[in-house]
Amino acid sequence: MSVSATRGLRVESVPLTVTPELLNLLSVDSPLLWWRRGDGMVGIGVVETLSFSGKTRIKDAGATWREVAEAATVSDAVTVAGSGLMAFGTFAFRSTSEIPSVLIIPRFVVGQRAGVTWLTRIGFADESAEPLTTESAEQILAEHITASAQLGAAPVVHLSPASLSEAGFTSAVNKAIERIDAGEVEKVVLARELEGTLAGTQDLRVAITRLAESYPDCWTFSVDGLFGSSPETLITVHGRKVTARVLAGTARRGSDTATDLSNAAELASSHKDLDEHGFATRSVVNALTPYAEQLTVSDSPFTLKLPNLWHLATDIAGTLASGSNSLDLVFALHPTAAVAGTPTVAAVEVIDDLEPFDRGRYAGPVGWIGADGDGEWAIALRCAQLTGSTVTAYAGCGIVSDSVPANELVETEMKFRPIVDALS
Ligand SMILES: C=C(O[C@H]1C=CC=C(C(=O)O)[C@@H]1O)C(=O)O
Repeated sequence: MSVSATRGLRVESVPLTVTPELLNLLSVDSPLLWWRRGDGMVGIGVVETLSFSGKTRIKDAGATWREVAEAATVSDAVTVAGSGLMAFGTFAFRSTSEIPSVLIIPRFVVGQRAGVTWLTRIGFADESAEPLTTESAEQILAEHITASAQLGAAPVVHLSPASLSEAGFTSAVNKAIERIDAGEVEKVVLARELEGTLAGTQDLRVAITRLAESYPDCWTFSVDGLFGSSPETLITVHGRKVTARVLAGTARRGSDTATDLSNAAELASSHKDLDEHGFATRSVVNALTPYAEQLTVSDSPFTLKLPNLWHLATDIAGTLASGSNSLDLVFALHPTAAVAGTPTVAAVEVIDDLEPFDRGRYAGPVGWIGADGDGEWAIALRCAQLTGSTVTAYAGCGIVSDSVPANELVETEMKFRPIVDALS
């Protein structure tokens, strides 16, 4: 059993009268962040890191989290999504990954949502502490700001192909198309990785802030060295309200308005992209059906504009069946056809055969869970993992029968853009 469940946590959240810029509060060592459109949460310090691996990693995390939440005493004077007990989480894409999946329970959280700012303090129930007040919370915040290291140099990381060259990737795409044409799978998502080195003087916080500022409509995250800005919501659960946003199908942005709109229109009517998208949407709807009632799915995919590209998108909403929490849904959904393919098991086998590297947490779920099981989870895309001083960035593409290998390579370049720019 985790220390947090055995000893029991004492959790207090109070509103703040000040509204600090969350991105200025990132810790220099292993920053913890979940952020979109100015709202989000920054974690400061760590109470416990819960680690999971193997096939049951998401289920185990869900079970452990229930124990931690049941053993916690929570005093929440804020009651918005994310206040009270919470943990940041990131899960490996594959059960065989060398990289652990983790839930990180922070010592403090500073959060902002819909105009409310709060601070949460998490400690063990057997430690003595004065009750948290707005005044003492603002003192804690002021001390953190004073103690925070000055921003270091902006990172300049040269990222280049590691285990898979560009030619190796297009050849893998060709092989994937052969396996699709042989009837083994209908769609498979193939990725490649780029690697570089972060110098000791370079500050990851600068890169994370750039991502948040450049991609305000995406989920910008930083959890255990995994950082990025993902446009794809795997699942959000707020009370009984469940939402997901499926993305699959990509086009480049145009250099002028007319080309830009024509690229979007072409994407919206491309059979190849609509096929690719259909697999992804159906996989999410099928996985959610046992867990959610009254599922609504937008009639046809819409084009979602991001600073670096266009995507085909479908929004899904529903009502959570009782007894489930956000990690149950994450377990049911992962991996969707947007990051694995269709049918899932066969597609993952093709990925194992054709990708000569461990995806780690790329394409896995990243987000947070609260004491009541509510949470927000994205698919970790447009991201990189910092391990020691090594930065590994990832990007992939859905391959269907009429995919063109050279175009898929270009698509990965577009998808690397957020990370490449943040590290340049
Ligand atoms: C696998 C990735 O993107 C997925 C999400 C949106 C569009 C996709 C596509 O068009 O291929 C991918 O399914 C990635 O960014 O690495």
